[in-house]
Amino acid sequence: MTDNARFGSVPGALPLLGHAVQLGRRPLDFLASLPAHGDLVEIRLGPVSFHVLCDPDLVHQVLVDDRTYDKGGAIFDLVRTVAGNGLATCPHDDHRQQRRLLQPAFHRNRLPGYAKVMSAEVATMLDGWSANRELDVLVTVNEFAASLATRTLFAAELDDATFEELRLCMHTVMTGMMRRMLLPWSFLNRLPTPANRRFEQARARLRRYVVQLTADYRRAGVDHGDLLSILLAVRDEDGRGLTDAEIHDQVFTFYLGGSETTAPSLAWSLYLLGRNPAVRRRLHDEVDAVLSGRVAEFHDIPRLDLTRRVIMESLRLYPPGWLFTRVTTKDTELAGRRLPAGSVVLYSPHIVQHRADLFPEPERFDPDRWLDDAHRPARGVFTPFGAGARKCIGEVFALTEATLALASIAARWELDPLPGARERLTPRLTSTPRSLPMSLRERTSGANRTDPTVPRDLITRQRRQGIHHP
Ligand code: HEM
Repeated sequence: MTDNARFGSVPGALPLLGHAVQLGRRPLDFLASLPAHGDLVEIRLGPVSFHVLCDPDLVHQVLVDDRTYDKGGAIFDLVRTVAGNGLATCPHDDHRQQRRLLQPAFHRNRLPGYAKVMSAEVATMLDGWSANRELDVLVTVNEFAASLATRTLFAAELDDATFEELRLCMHTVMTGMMRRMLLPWSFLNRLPTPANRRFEQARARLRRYVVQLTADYRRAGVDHGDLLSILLAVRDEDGRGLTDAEIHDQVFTFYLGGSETTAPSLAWSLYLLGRNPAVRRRLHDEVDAVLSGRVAEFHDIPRLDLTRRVIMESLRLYPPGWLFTRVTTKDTELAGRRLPAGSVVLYSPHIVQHRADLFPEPERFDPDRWLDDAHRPARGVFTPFGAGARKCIGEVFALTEATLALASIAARWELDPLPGARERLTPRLTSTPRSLPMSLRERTSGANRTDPTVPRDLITRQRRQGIHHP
């Protein structure tokens, strides 16, 4: 496909704003419309021009050539204002070394330990649900993911007030970053408006927390078995460890990566199941057979096949990371188009994952698309976790978390979208529904509700003392 790739430009750009209004108002519809104009298309956001990849071969070509197409552009510059030079935002020159140092934190032998924390957090979340009531599911899965990200990063217990403040600061920063992306005139961000002040205060507060926690950990010198302990322990070939500033950047990177992506993927899965009762019934059969009403654990995962496919299909329909940029480090050519050094290339998994020629009836929620491993999508077709050297380091962690949470929820609860409730996407750094009001009904069939696998006393102990991974 790459040899014959077509270049096109997209109609409808407004003076000064370009396509920012279309992208801001109906982001997913706008993106899905782009392949009609070419395999590589040009759009404008404010004064900045972007080349958007609409063809899987071009996506693959760009993602695997991270020397020519390096991290950069408005989105990464914004994330850098919070996550500094962490693994997700650092340039190619720093990346190999950082990835080598951090990979042990995601080694598969650590997963059973993380999964224990996940099951305990799922049990805590479900404890807060009571029968026959309405709930904004988005709020509870956001809290769950933020809580899990915090507890896997810092095993040492944070008090509830600190935890809540941390979460609110993160929310303010994420919302501020999205606004800045859509209005990329930096002088506007320096004006002393209330929104800019809130953003700066939240950013400074988050920095203070992390610096304080790092100092506490260094002083105590104890391995808590969490990510912060790993960051403090890593050494390069010359025996050099990470500085406080480097630790700060990685902590933010993992917090952003860990909480802002898994929550929407779980929320969309629940939304899609609510809209598709036939699939939900099959999922209930699966979890009844495997879990009998208890919270899912790591060893259950191989038997939760439909659960896995529901998550894959929801990542296809609603990939949480919906916009990524790359910047060309030298003059190059793509789809027959000359791109001078410094050109911004944009990819969105949403575009290719909604192409009807690649996924028939692309808007239909059909987990059975993923039944046959032999028909795995070709390169560049399914990229919710990216591809190449910069592929998500937390992919298996995230899939484990989503599988344990979704199966445990389905084992005990049936969730229905409230009549009249419609999915509305909030254009933030990740794609998330604006809210997800659902009614909850406790299930009774085939399940022993009084015997959760993760014992209550264990959960209470873990929350009081901090979680210690094996
Ligand atoms: C459903 C959940 C998740 C999704 C959809 C997701 C998606 C992605 C994507 C698309 C990228 C590549 C970005 C690019 O190409 O520019 C990425 C990178 C990354 N993700 Fe995730 N992610 C998820 C969960 C996580 C979790 C749980 C963590 C950490 C605990 C994490 C940490 C990272 C990091 C550190 C990178 C940068 C990797 C590198 O450049 O070497 N992600 N993620």
